[in-house]
Amino acid sequence: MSLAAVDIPASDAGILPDRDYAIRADVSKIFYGDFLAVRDSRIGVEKGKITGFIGPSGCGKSTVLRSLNRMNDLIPIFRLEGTVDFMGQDIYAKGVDPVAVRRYIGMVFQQPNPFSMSIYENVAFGLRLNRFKGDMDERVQSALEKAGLWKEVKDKLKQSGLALSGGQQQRLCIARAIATQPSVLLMDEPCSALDPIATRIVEELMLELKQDFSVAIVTHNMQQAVRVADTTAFFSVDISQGGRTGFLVEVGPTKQLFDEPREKLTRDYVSGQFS
Ligand SMILES: Nc1ncnc2c1ncn2[C@@H]1O[C@H](COP(=O)(O)OP(=O)(O)OP(=O)(O)O)[C@@H](O)[C@H]1O
Repeated sequence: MSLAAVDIPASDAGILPDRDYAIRADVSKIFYGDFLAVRDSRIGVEKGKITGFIGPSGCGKSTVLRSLNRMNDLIPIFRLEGTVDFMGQDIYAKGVDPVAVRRYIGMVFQQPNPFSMSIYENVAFGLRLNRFKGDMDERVQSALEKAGLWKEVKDKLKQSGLALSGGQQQRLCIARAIATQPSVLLMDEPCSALDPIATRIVEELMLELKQDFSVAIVTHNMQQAVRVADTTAFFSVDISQGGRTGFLVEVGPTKQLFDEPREKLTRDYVSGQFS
């Protein structure tokens, strides 16, 4: 698989524990204009696992997540120093097409954002964009099944996606994201706009999705990280230089990060003593 017309040499991230990663990011600095938003964050998305990003507001969780599929390129003042290695290729290398990157690394956002079109067309959207030539009906059904929505919508595929409930809309967005069969699914607080029942359904879905995809999720909710994440990364904010710069404090198996964190900053945060 190539992300560009010419093959790009593999970057040598070589920085994370010896695990099987779909993505290995070595983020030295991320700027919005002159503002240093994130520094020194080496983070991996393990294959077939869920990696959770937690930390206080403004620590850069979403910024780092969105850097993993070049979604931040849409912000003109965004600038990244570092590498994001995806299956042996640095997605920020010259010649890489960000649209191709997003075909392999899909994204689900905080607010369910179905397009103003039918349920069917929402799911088919990315496939049409990628000039999919196969059996569209079969692919749409399969994506809706994987998103746990097929039984609820199979008799109303021509109805607007906007007519669904919030939780159903989010599962529709998940179906849309997985229809193109990406390798990685990035989820930016996917449950924060949902009620507790819809949240639980989406959490159960995530646990099923990791059989087919490598997942990274930003969450404000520490209990959610405990419930779904195999590995958790804790970010904090450095105010020592007068700014507010996010950085990765530690990453580890979720149980260890919550029960026996290595760093005091993590311990204070997970025990609720962070201010
Ligand atoms: N488009 C942008 N332009 C300028 N600054 C931005 C932009 N997006 C984020 N920032 C800044 O970057 C920093 C990190 O923001 P980010 O949203 O990544 O943090 P977060 O940890 O996800 O926060 P939250 O939990 O509140 O969503 C913040 O100081 C934020 O104000």
